[in-house]
Amino acid sequence: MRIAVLGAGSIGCFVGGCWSAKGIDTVLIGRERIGGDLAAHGLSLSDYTGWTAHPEVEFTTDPGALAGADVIALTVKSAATRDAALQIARHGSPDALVISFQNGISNFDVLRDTLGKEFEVVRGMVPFNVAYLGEGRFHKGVAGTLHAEDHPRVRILAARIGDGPAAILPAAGMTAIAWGKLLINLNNAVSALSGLPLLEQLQQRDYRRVTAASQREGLRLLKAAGIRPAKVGAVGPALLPYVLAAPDWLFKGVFLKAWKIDARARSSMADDLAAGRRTEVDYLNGELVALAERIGRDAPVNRRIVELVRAAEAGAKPYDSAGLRRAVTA
Ligand SMILES: NC(=O)C1=CN([C@@H]2O[C@H](COP(=O)(O)OP(=O)(O)OC[C@H]3O[C@@H](n4cnc5c(N)ncnc54)[C@H](OP(=O)(O)O)[C@@H]3O)[C@@H](O)[C@H]2O)C=CC1
Ligand SMILES: CC(C)(CO)C(=O)C(=O)O
Repeated sequence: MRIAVLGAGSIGCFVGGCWSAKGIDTVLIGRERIGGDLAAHGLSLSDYTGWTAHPEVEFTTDPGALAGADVIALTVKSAATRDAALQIARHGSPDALVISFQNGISNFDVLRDTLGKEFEVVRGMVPFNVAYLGEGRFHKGVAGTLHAEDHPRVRILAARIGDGPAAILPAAGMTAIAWGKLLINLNNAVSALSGLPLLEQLQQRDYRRVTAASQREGLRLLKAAGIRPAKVGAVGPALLPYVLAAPDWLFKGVFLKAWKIDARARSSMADDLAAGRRTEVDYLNGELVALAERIGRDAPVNRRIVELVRAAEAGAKPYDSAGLRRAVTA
């Protein structure tokens, strides 16, 4: 089985590197910048348990390498989905199974609609954070197992990968899982607006209260729209806002310990802001704003958060926790 990872950034290099380390024929397709780092330093992988690996990887900037892949793992940011799908349509084999490991909901529709009926496309889900530490070093800073729609080829791939930091769990009901993951990803904007690593941000209750408010609004909208998000991780969707808004002694003493988030983990949106890139906020909080519009409701908390992230993309400074709470809930 040959795997092509399209979008060799934080997630793509980590999972593709882990699969190469397992002896699976994997090619990473990405940009010159990462290719240069890998050529100069090689690929170094690590995780929160102290696990490390230095696999040899095949890297290219040529989308022509999609040809001949049996599985194409899509790991570009949401806004890059359409262009990536056009490359898959042009170079990929229609026999290939395309798995989107992206966050978000409607980006998957863009992928499926652009590829049309000729390609089989399924959802995947990444529950953990990968930080790029520079010089070819990628670090998984949060516990969790990749999920992908239960499909015969996903099962074969999952069996070939076996265990390890990029193991895949074949799962039914991936759309519900994607909505459950979106509720968790509502913290991405808060983490990005805080300018702090994930652990430091989550240690401050006012930041968590903002996330909880956006989750509460999200849960109300999903219920009104008849969408049932699945449980992703240890806490079910309905309990998420209660857990996030819990007092520090409870949150830090129980939940933060169980989640195994290390000091190097950052949300992918914080990475985008730090690098001066456009974020995925339209595909996360913005997804709820769009849903509210479709069902004739409003989403004031998430709409405000989208505005603040837009301002941050344009250069606005990070917020302290009380300041962000005021800015969102005022
Ligand atoms: N990072 C994380 O910890 C997590 C990320 N995710 C999700 O995974 C997805 C990927 O995120 P992440 O890995 O952080 O993103 P990155 O930006 O780190 O990686 C994507 C890479 O793909 C490159 N790229 C974009 N389009 C193409 C293309 N057509 N051909 C080749 N390369 C391309 C990008 O280059 P350029 O920027 O120059 O376009 C970038 O280097 C997102 O949807 C994210 O939400 C989910 C869970 C955790
Ligand atoms: C794992 C998590 C939730 C970390 O914030 C994430 O999905 C991301 O960074 O995009």
